[in-house]
Amino acid sequence: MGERVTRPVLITGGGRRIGLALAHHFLNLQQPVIVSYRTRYAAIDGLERAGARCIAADFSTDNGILAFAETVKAHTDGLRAVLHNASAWIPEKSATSLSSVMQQMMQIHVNAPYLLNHALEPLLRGQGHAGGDIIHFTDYVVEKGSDKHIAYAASKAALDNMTRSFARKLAPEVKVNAIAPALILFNESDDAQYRQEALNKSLMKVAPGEKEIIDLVDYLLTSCYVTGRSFGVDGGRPLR
Ligand SMILES: NC(=O)C1=CN([C@@H]2O[C@H](COP(=O)(O)OP(=O)(O)OC[C@H]3O[C@@H](n4cnc5c(N)ncnc54)[C@H](OP(=O)(O)O)[C@@H]3O)[C@@H](O)[C@H]2O)C=CC1
Ligand SMILES: Nc1nc2c(c(=O)[nH]1)N=C([C@H](O)[C@@H](O)CO)CN2
Repeated sequence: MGERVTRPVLITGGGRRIGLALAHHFLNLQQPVIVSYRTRYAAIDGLERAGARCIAADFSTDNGILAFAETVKAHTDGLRAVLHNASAWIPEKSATSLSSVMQQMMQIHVNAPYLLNHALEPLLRGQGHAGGDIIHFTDYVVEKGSDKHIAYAASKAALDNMTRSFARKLAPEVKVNAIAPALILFNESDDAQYRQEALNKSLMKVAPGEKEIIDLVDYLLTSCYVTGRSFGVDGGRPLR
């Protein structure tokens, strides 16, 4: 009997923070991992030493997205899951051009998942009932909007909607769900005042770190039934 090959988990934006933590989590479980990275941080060297397949990819153009998909197909005949983590959090105030902000936000949060889900669908199928998974990383602001990240919130809302569309298209072989975080990790540039204000916006008043996301990803991948749903990881922020 041929040995059953364990299909890799694909994580976009695996070079830092949540994507990097997810990659190491799966590698530590002896789960094969493919990551996309845009900037080659030293962490990418570490992932390669740990056995990950790391593929340089810039999703700012459709050609970049499609070229990445073709490289993935050249390296594997199947995928256990696709985790759409790659993202940019761009506020309108930083913008020289509002059109550019909206274009960038829709490109990374809508075009990339949309084109990759279609291109990689055949690799996710063929594993039996609920054998494949797609997880979209959205955001709590899908529910409430954002006055400072309008284009970001709109693009994440589109990604949230695509969760239900792809769930309908790919069931029952492939489950498609979304994770909608609020504050998980601060950025290094966040000063003490910002951090305190951000902590006060939730009921739980902590920035929990990557494990909150990892544990939910693990649950979603073990489910044989949950699809088309979004899971808030938000410390009760909607109730404030
Ligand atoms: N951190 C948090 O508190 C929260 C996170 N989230 C969501 O969780 C996910 C992970 O968050 P976090 O780890 O903070 O994300 P980061 O913003 O720290 O990292 C996102 C990754 O996406 C990559 N990326 C951005 N633009 C492109 C592009 N055009 N092409 C290819 N790769 C790109 C980045 O590459 P590079 O390093 O080269 O820029 C980076 O590695 C995101 O989807 C985010 O929106 C939602 C709410 C809260
Ligand atoms: N791609 C990113 N998206 C988001 C980030 C981030 O660092 N990168 N951070 C946040 C904030 O933590 C926000 O949830 C709380 O202020 C949102 N999205």
